[in-house]
Amino acid sequence: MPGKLITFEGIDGSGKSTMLSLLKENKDLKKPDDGIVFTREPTQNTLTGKAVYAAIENDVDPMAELFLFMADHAAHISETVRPNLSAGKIVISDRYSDSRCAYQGATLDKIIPNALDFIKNIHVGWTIVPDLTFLFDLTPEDSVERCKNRGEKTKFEKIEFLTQVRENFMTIAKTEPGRFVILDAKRPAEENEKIIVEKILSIL
Ligand SMILES: Nc1ncnc2c1ncn2[C@@H]1O[C@H](COP(=O)(O)OP(=O)(O)O)[C@@H](O)[C@H]1O
Ligand SMILES: Cc1cn([C@H]2C[C@H](O)[C@@H](COP(=O)(O)OP(=O)(O)O)O2)c(=O)[nH]c1=O
Repeated sequence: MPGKLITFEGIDGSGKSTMLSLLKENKDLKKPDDGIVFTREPTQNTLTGKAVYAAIENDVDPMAELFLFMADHAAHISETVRPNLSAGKIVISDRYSDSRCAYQGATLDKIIPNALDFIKNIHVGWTIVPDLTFLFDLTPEDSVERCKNRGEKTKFEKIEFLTQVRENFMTIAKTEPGRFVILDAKRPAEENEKIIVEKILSIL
């Protein structure tokens, strides 16, 4: 693929959206024909994205929920990720496959054996693996504290659940150290921004 795919991952409230807003304004990344496309999962205002949000606002069977997220991922790849990478663009996604492995790896834990590996495996052969992934690491306690001030809550914003999700993210990062940059999400956003911009420029 001629372009580059960069993903941002981490538990709720770890600062991904804040960082992406900073990056959109970052002068060093704003060269005239860089062609950066910002996107996200779950996708917004799409049939599959709406199905995902309906599922996470309700009690849906966890396996059914996984496959709704998978359907949204497939649509995201075919409609946004692949066409832009083929056109040589840099695609930056707020959440991507690792969120599925980490979150649904936790919702499906004790329901199916080796949930995290199962989810990883159902991506193989058709997904597009990111060139680079920034993982914002935050304690679940800090996450819940930060999310307190946000309007809508998801069923995922609970300390015990987020502890497992955080562990899953770390497990995935350890198996692919070349792809991951782990950031301390408690540091000032501007400090992390510097690290991120340097790293992105180094792979272009
Ligand atoms: N580096 C940081 N230090 C302290 N607070 C932060 C930092 N980054 C983001 N926040 C705050 O934490 C909250 C959640 O951030 P947000 O970017 O929405 O997280 P996410 O997109 O990962 O869910 C917001 O109130 C935001 O202002
Ligand atoms: C992409 C994805 C998100 N999620 C979860 C993470 C969030 O709690 C929720 C909604 O995602 P999002 O709207 O990105 O929430 P936030 O802005 O708090 O990061 O869906 C999964 O469980 N699996 C997935 O594959």
